[in-house]
Amino acid sequence: MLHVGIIGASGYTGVELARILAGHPEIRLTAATSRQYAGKALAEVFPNLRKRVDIVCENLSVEELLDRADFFFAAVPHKTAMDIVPRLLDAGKKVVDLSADYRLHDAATYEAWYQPHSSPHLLAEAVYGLPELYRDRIRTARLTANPGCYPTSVILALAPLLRHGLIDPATLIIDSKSGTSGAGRAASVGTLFCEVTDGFKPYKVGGSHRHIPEIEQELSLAAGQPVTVSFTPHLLPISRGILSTIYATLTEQGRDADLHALYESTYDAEPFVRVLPAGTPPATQHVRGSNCCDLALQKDSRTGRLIVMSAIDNIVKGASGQAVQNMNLMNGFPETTGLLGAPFFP
Ligand SMILES: NC(=O)C1=CN([C@@H]2O[C@H](COP(=O)(O)OP(=O)(O)OC[C@H]3O[C@@H](n4cnc5c(N)ncnc54)[C@H](OP(=O)(O)O)[C@@H]3O)[C@@H](O)[C@H]2O)C=CC1
Ligand SMILES: CC(=O)N[C@@H](CCC(=O)OP(=O)(O)O)C(=O)O
Repeated sequence: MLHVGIIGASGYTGVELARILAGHPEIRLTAATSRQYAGKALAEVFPNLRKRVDIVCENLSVEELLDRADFFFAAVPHKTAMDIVPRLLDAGKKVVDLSADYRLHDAATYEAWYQPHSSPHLLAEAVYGLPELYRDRIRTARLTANPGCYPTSVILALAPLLRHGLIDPATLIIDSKSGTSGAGRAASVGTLFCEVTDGFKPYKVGGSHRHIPEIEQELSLAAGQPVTVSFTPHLLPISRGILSTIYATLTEQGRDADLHALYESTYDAEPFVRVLPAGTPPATQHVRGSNCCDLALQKDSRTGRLIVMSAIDNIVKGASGQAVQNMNLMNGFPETTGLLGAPFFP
């Protein structure tokens, strides 16, 4: 049994990790940290976990955590994980970090979008935790940087097209919509019921969202040339789900290609990526609660553009489910262990 700790167990990704791990036969949850709920059972904080998760939240220092588990999920805010992760690695632990702190390979880019990095030497070692792209490297990683939720939905949608030169990489327009759990559980005016319900709005318009460098890093690697994108996130009045609608101009080769067949062959063996039949758009309701990413493509022959659509559950494939997928790979467990539950519907 692998002994596992969740650092930041009282956040939305933390509780989702605990929920998924409750059905995982190869692990035992031996530590769950929270400062504000220290001393309370996690199942008292989150009643959905009653009779499924039997652990008490503790406010443990990194040093105290070392004796408690061999594998850790860091589910704390970005800019905070970098204070914790290096000390876990130094003690020989393996880590999946759900924050953005180790996702960017270039320290200057991280520092331009976040803050000075206190362990830039780990950026070269950390593996970007998108199994569909980096499975073999994740298997041997000590530190996996779990992707952001929007980047997961976008990169899975675009990588095959860029790899094969089927769209013009200078023409990418990404319109993504997220449920409010993407903003985390900490109280903020922007996610109050009255601010979100019965409405729909963009935010961080004009290239200021911090997922842009992460999306551009991975799309550039897929294209083999620098890619810049227009990315506009929107806040949906739902709790879970991301739907990305992406527009790109087809190259001549792309106009003639059978893109649906390309996607089917690219993702055929992937347990969590589902390419939908032509004419069937994806929906957040059809991936909710699951580690699935649903993809669909539609050529618009009138404009010469392609429309790619992608739906995930932001807390599962966009965070905790993907993190467990990475843990499975890093520990030699079957990759799908604990993750094969079908989406909830309705
Ligand atoms: N929500 C989502 O859809 C996604 C989130 N992520 C990333 O995952 C990470 C966690 O996100 P999420 O669960 O939504 O966030 P929440 O705000 O819901 O939870 C954050 C957790 O971290 C703990 N925490 C906060 N500050 C500190 C600190 N300084 N030291 C130690 N613990 C701290 C909190 O507990 P307490 O205050 O009690 O200690 C809480 O358990 C973030 O980096 C986020 O960017 C990634 C993809 C998607
Ligand atoms: C709706 C909402 O607020 N979403 C968050 C993204 C959450 C996420 O996945 O981002 P990180 O993992 O990089 O923190 C945002 O726009 O900042």
